[in-house]
Amino acid sequence: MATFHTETVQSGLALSRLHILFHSVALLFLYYYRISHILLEPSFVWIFMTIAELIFGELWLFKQAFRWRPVSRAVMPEKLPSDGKLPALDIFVCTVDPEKEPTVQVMDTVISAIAMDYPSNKLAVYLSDDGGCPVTLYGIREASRFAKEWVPFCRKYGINSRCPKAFFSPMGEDERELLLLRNHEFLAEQEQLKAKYNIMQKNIDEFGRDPKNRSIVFDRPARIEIINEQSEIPLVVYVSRERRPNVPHTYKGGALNTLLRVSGLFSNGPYVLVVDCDMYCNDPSSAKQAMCFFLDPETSKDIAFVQFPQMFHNLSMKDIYDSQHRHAFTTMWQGMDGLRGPGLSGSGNYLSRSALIFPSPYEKDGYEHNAQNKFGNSTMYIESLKAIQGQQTYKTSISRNVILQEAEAVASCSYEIDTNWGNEARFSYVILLESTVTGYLLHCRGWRSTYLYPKRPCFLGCAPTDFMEGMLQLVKWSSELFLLGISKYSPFTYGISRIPILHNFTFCYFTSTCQYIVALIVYGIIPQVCFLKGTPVFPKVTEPWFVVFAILYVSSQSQHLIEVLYGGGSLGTWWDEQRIWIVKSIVGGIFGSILAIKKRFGLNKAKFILSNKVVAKEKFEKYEQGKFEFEGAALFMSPLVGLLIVNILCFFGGLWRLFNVKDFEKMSGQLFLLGYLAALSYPIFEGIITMKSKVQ
Ligand SMILES: O=c1ccn([C@@H]2O[C@H](COP(=O)(O)OP(=O)(O)O[C@H]3O[C@H](CO)[C@@H](O)[C@H](O)[C@H]3O)[C@@H](O)[C@H]2O)c(=O)[nH]1
Ligand SMILES: [Mn+2]
Repeated sequence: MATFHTETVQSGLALSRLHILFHSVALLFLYYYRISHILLEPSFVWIFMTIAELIFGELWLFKQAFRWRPVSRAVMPEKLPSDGKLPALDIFVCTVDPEKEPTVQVMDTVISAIAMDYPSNKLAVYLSDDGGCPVTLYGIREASRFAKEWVPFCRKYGINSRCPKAFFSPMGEDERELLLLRNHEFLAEQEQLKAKYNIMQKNIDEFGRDPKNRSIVFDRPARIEIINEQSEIPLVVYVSRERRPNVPHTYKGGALNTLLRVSGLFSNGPYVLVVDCDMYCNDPSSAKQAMCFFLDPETSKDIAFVQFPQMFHNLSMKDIYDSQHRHAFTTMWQGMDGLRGPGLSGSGNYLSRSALIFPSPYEKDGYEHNAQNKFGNSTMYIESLKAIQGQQTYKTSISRNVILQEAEAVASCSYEIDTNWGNEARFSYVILLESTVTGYLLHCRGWRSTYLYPKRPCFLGCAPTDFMEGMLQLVKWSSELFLLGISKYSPFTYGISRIPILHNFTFCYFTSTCQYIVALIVYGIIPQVCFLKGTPVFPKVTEPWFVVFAILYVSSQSQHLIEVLYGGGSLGTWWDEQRIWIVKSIVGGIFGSILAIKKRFGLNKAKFILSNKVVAKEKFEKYEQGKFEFEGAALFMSPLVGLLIVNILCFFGGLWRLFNVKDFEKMSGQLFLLGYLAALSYPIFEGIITMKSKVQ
């Protein structure tokens, strides 16, 4: 039994496994029907339909791994050892571009990290500035100054919303009012802090007004600065690694690896929290919650990371684009958690430094041999690894200036050349989704992970609420996952011998989602054209075989419906998710695989598309109303529009034919499919029409 946490296997397990069996049998019937038909009278239409259904079946099968043993977890931080006995923790925040990531917003994240409920002398906050922008350095100085007053204030009143922006916004109103009732001095203090916060924001904005201060410097030396080292608040360090036009930049993975080394020299906390610059800490107790796994005698040995869900503060009730990724952060991650643990999502994850450093949970001395080849030539950094391994306590008697100098050396862009950094080790650069691949490779090396989904979201970020931004992010993800699938680390070849089969299925699923596009194009064209021509592609409604198709449709739809309702969603969510799933599978599938193939053949340079965290007001309003807004996304929409037109034309043309010929029996399967798609895509149609009228 674990001491600090509990695991609950979700109810209805037997039922859902029975359903898996039932659905599989139905699938086998369908394949039997198709293949025996093809053998009797071969036709292209049937061959294509069969291929599509095989793909749907394959991906469905992989997906069942997520349903095999979903668990949810609870923690008991009150049982943890006293503050004095807690291990040190380093927090990494990454940012690049003040244009897309407003500095004030980044500083909210930094302040919320500094204000984490954790002993100050055990906490260090590192901000990586990949843009090398003066405004970011200026911003963190201001933020650290403000934090010196903000942190004591939060501690005094036991405030939960420690991101100042959130606290002073309507979101923090309940908490403010409660505190007001309890304390007389609170009001005055709060007003004072609010004024100081406003001044901080104003200063940063003013400083950033000069374009010179907020533009990215592409050619620059490393710059590391200790922003705060007084003990009332945690250590705060600004890190801008060296960047040269002719040396690969390695993006966020590179930034994290640099932080790993730099922080190793300064604070060397055995645990590390990574947050994106827009993902502020919404619950100061998340660190202690995570420690419940790392410090538990039973689970401490092989847990590499504790993942919290990525949740967002800027979603509307309807969330038509499913920007929250509901399915991923509820069903999928909890399903993986019951196997060997969720994937790494890149933000809101606590990692164990030793998992990143050592080859496996059972082989913790990998650094001793060939240390320089593996870790680069900084002996000071290699020394720091001994502390992680528990061989000796790390000496901090070296003078600050010497450490600073060494830190700049390990933050140089040539440091990793001819070393292990970024391959399978530390944060990996195998694909641009450093988080996904790093988590996957950790699992390949035998580490576990764990997922915690508490009631109060621990981290809140900014999701793309603009269709175009969402699609850019989607294409980035699909193309990179596709590349992982065909790389030497593919779950089909590499993972299969290293990860237990069911868990590996989940990774197979992630890297195969581009395949949906083939199935969707077939299902979006063939039944339609055949409907127009009067050729049936499904069995007659009176034939027993029709039941097989009907069962499969109802079975998968009700599986989805139950999942949505179970997670507190509504019928509307269920309906809307089907639409956006098709849209995303088509856009992600086509543009993701094209981009992946181009990258694979070197036609397209690998480039990290940074998500924009500022949304135009007008677009946001439309999103809030639950209306599709395709502005700027004409290219991404084109295949979808094509399929939509085919569907509509064939639907009405076919109906005309149907009423004349009256062969309902033969055509009812297709009639249903086309009608369903037409109803589902109606809001998209609306979006396209309003987009057109604006252009004119
Ligand atoms: O060269 C770069 C590019 C990005 N970033 C930072 O990386 C984070 C994530 O970038 P973003 O554009 O917001 O990516 P998203 O697609 O929104 O993020 C998801 O996908 C990424 C790729 O896997 C993960 O890194 C993120 O944690 C995850 O939230 C941000 O803080 C950026 O500032 C850098 O530090 N250096
Ligand atoms: Mn993001």
